Amino acid sequence: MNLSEIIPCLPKARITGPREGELGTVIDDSRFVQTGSIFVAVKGTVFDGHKYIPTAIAGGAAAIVAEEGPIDGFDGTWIQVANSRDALAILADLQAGSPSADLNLIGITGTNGKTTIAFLVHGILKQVRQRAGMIGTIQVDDGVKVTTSTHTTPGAIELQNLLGRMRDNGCHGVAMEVSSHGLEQGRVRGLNFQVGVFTNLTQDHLDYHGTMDNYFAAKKILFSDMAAHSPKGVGVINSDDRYGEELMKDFEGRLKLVSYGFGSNCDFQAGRIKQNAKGMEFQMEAKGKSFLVRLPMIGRFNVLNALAALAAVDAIGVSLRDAVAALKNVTGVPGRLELAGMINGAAVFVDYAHTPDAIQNVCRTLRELNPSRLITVFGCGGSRDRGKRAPMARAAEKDSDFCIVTSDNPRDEDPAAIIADVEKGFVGTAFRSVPDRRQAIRTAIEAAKPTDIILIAGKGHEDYQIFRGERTTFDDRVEVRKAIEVVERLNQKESA
Ligand SMILES: CC(=O)N[C@H]1[C@@H](OP(=O)(O)OP(=O)(O)OC[C@H]2O[C@@H](n3ccc(=O)[nH]c3=O)[C@H](O)[C@@H]2O)O[C@H](CO)[C@@H](O)[C@@H]1O[C@H](C)C(=O)N[C@@H](C)C(=O)N[C@H](CCC(=O)O)C(=O)O
Ligand SMILES: Nc1ncnc2c1ncn2[C@@H]1O[C@H](COP(=O)(O)OP(=O)(O)OP(=O)(O)O)[C@@H](O)[C@H]1O
Ligand SMILES: N[C@H](CCC[C@H](N)C(=O)O)C(=O)O
Ligand SMILES: [Mg+2]
Repeated sequence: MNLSEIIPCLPKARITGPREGELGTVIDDSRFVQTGSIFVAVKGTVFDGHKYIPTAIAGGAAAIVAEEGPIDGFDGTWIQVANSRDALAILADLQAGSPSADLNLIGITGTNGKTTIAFLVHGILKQVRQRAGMIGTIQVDDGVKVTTSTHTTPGAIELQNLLGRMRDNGCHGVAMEVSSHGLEQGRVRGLNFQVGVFTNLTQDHLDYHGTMDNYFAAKKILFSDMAAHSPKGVGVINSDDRYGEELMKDFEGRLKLVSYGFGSNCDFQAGRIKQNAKGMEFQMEAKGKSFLVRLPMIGRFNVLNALAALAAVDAIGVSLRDAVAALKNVTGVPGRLELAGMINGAAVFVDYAHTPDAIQNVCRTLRELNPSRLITVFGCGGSRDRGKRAPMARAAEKDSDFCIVTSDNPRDEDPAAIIADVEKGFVGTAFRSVPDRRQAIRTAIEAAKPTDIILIAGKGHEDYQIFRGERTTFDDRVEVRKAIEVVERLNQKESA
């Protein structure tokens, strides 16, 4: 990029030094600076990038973008801005050639359901329009290659580069999860979203946002940015959710809005749900027509996720008939109500529920399958929202016959202290704590009797456990299969 292209994009910046000249790539991490780089100093949650400016200069940075004034002795270009995160987003977009302008970008936000909706949208688009991109918690698909994600919403540079690859690979649409951290930190600033989906808002991430009001304010950024920059954008909103209802009121007249839910006045409305262990069907009323929707997933909340996906693809011009036809062929989402195995005639499900609302929904869904008993194994993440621990216990015990509390990424906390926080939430006594997750899974599987259901909640697709900054390999689905093998062998020995 040339400085003469960059400078007009930051009209309020104070420039010192050369205003012309070819530069290298934009980077916000001093550890990756190369000769000619444009280093953007960002004040983060852990570090202040401004402290690393000397390292960036020593590494060869030719331009510095910072919220502070120039440091002595630097002969490159100093670009002083009011907000470095905004500048980073603008420069990342410029560097990638504004790819979001050429893509049908569908952003999905809310506490729960983002990954599921992203998979549904992506699954529909791939069938109807061949090439589609996806960005989210589990994986990134650039239209050609699928890779494992590190974040739900990547940082601005990685994100723009990814969108650039999607555009070059001929993706017709992109399903993208937009986290509240991503919105708050400006990772998606300046993107041209055609559609913004809002799923719901319930307690999570209060360690970061502090209050539900701040958390909601972060989610709203997706829609206020759309109202300001994407005049043709459509907000697809779950109006059964009280925060969704508030969003509808807030953005009426500022954004085209489409509501979805079970409520009778929703634009995309679902009813008459029939469910068995393999999937469900329901009747959807939308655009003056009635559709029979079949979905190879279970749970009332997945009806909402399907409605959101259908409303989102409709908003980018996909025929609803084609989308409904495609939906019945989508594959399940890894680690979301995934049937991990059977033991003694009992089904063992792995799910990613890690909030009070999610765990309540999943337990209720499994209870609707009429098991003799529902045994729920779960834990709570360490160094994250502590306030959700006791409510998760309360939510889990409502529809479970027995709960086993265990560890789920204790991070920098003492696993016993996390478990003690969880235990405070139980009203009854039908629980026990087994801190070692492998042992907890084994305990549940040993207890299984025919027609019981066992739920292992919280880690879903994750293939690791984080203890004190160290990641060790751990996958609930693998552990379930191993425990089943051991228990079956023991059963065979006993019966021999
Ligand atoms: C709390 C948080 O969200 N942190 C994220 C954030 O970091 P940050 O901006 O606060 O940066 P920082 O680490 O304080 O550093 C500040 C600046 O100094 C720079 N630096 C730092 C060190 C150095 O030697 N040199 C240097 O230049 C850094 O590159 C950065 O630009 O931005 C970084 C880049 O985008 C992220 O990698 C980082 O994710 C951390 C690792 C993380 O765990 N984030 C989680 C909580 C998260 O973002 N989760 C959401 C999903 C939540 C959900 O499920 O809904 C997600 O979108 O993934
Ligand atoms: N629409 C929904 N409403 C409430 N709970 C849901 C909904 N969809 C999924 N869930 C529950 O929440 C869990 C997480 O779902 P999903 O991964 O789709 O959400 P997410 O928003 O991407 O979460 P994260 O922010 O952690 O990535 C699921 O395993 C399920 O238990
Ligand atoms: N995206 C969620 C993941 C939580 C998953 C759970 N396994 C945990 O580690 O708490 C978060 O960052 O809070
Ligand atoms: Mg997700």
